[in-house]
Amino acid sequence: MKTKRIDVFLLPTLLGETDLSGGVAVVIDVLRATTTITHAIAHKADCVVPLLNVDDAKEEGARQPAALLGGERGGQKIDGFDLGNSPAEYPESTVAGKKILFTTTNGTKAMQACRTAQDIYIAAFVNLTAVCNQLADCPHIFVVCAGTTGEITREDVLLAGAIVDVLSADALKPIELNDQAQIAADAWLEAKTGLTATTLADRLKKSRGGRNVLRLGLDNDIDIAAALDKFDVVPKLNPKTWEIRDSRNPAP
Ligand SMILES: O=C(O)[C@H](CS(=O)(=O)O)OP(=O)(O)O
Ligand SMILES: [Mg+2]
Repeated sequence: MKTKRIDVFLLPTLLGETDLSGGVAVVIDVLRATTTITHAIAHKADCVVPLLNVDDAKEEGARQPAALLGGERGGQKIDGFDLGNSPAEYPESTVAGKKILFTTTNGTKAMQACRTAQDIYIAAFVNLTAVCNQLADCPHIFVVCAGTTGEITREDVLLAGAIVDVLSADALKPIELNDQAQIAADAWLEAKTGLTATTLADRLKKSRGGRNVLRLGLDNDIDIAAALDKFDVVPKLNPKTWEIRDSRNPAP
């Protein structure tokens, strides 16, 4: 029987020289980029284009005036942008049918670090089960946490652990984990006891990313991020077109 393998990287920089080519990558930035992207795709945005720099996003926006500009620096909406990085700013009435040019401090860097993978999925607590269903038959999965400004951040570690936990429970094959996957799974197993949306939100509020979001007065964003399985949607980043679309509806 062939083994299933999950390698977690608690920061994009910990990928080092890891070869992702031909593999399946999962990007996690619970607070808030991957939660916000999942809201945008669930609310029928045409696609989200993750960009590293504010200037690149503005230049692209000038070339594509029908697109919306979204994202943050220092957690705040960027001058001249249409939307910030709060999931609540991406309802269907705003984003349906739209292309969104999107740049954030940590999340879009993590996506860039996975660009050599064959498939790149976007994960958040709001689509945990959908992502795990998508990954069920993948023999080797690379889970990459965005972290917060270069440091490991607990909200991302918890989701990485939840993914490992669900996939391990469902796996018919023996499963191999790297140490970072085991560390994440241990953190999640402790958090999982008596879990409710409120206890998860409380844990997210105590994380590094959570403290940053609270400092901005955006407590509601954390409650939104803790709504487990709100959506049955898996955003998928195509490394060739560099567009994130609903995995069920990948091509334009
Ligand atoms: O907007 C966020 O929540 C963070 C910004 S910061 O690192 O807390 O300043 O960006 P993200 O890329 O979503 O982690
Ligand atoms: Mg973050």
